[in-house]
Amino acid sequence: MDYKQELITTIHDFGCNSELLEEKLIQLSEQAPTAVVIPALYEELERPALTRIRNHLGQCAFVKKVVVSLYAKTIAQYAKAVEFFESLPQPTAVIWENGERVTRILETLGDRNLDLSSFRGKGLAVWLGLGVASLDAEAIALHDADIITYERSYPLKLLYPLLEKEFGLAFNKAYYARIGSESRQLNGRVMRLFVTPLLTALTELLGYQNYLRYLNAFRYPLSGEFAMTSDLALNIRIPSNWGLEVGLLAEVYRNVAQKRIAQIDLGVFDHKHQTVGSSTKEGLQKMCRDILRSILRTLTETEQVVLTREHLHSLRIKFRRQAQDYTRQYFVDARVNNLEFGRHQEEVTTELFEAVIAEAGEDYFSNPAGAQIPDWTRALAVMPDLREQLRDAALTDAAEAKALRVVHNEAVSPV
Ligand SMILES: O=C(O)[C@H](O)COP(=O)(O)O
Repeated sequence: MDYKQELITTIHDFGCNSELLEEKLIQLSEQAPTAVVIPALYEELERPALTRIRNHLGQCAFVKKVVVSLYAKTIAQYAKAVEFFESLPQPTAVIWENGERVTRILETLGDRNLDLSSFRGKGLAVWLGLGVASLDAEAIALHDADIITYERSYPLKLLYPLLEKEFGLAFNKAYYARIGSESRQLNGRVMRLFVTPLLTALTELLGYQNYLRYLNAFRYPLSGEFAMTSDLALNIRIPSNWGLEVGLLAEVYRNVAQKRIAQIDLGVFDHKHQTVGSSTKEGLQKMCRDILRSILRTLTETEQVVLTREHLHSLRIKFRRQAQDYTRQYFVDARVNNLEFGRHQEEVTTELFEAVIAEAGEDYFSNPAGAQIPDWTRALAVMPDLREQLRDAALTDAAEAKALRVVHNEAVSPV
């Protein structure tokens, strides 16, 4: 625990009184409504994490609306999701992001020359969710559906600083230590073994760059839990690849004064873990590749840094040395805290991540533009009632799903 502040505002947890904050936020949210957006795959409904999230969210009187952007293969899956979230006391919209109605609406947008058909995955889910949530909410928190340690203090801590007007904040991001809840293992592999040494190596290589200093100020730039004002949500472009979190920080960097950006301590955190992957096309290796590509692109866009192949070569060498140093430090930290730590496995992962640098560099040279979904204000210029159309599609889809359920229940249990 420390008091460190750097560039953006860090909100530490010095034993903050959640009950008091909750009372305040309940009051504030009467005037300035809040929403929580959760991008989710149908499969996540079958894991305990989402049940825990739903149960805690149900107790959050300060959350006025819940928006779930769901990827479901069939209407039956979608119907199960609607039923799953029915117990929430808040008005809840379950957007079937790949369902027929939403697809048709997005096609109409395409007919008007705003083609979103190449975007899918979490990026599109986040974009849809933010749009629909911004209809009712002034502040929106977003988080993944796989958080094992979820508490109602998460949305509370993310949203409260945005609603306290005298703070003047527009964006608030979570930070934490990722530690295995069962295995007591030091997690956050991409954060610790890729992003941290990478940022140090890039700073050594390129000298002072404000964007690197900004990224370094975040204690967990990869966290998928953050909150922003609706105004900001409508004005940023959402990245559509696995570099979403870092790409979003780049958008915040471009759009928001640093004094309006904060991060908040959520303590110890655990989520579902992905594999490292067998190539740079999958798993954590793919994540690293998209992250580096996003960072390189932003350095060129905002700091006018022109990168060459020689830079990438030196970056790899510097990265290796930094990663070795950090691994040794993590080992000591883990040992003293009695955490599991596979030193050899860490070195192997670091080597795989290092090899990603060359490929991400080639991605950057061949296509420096990257893939970002146009911001909402642009979409609204093309179709002013797009958000209402999407909300209505979610309502109609949900009503249809419920009707199906009734028919199905009557068929299996005739009176
Ligand atoms: O934040 C990270 O580093 C990646 O999401 C991987 O996390 P994990 O090692 O906790 O699975």
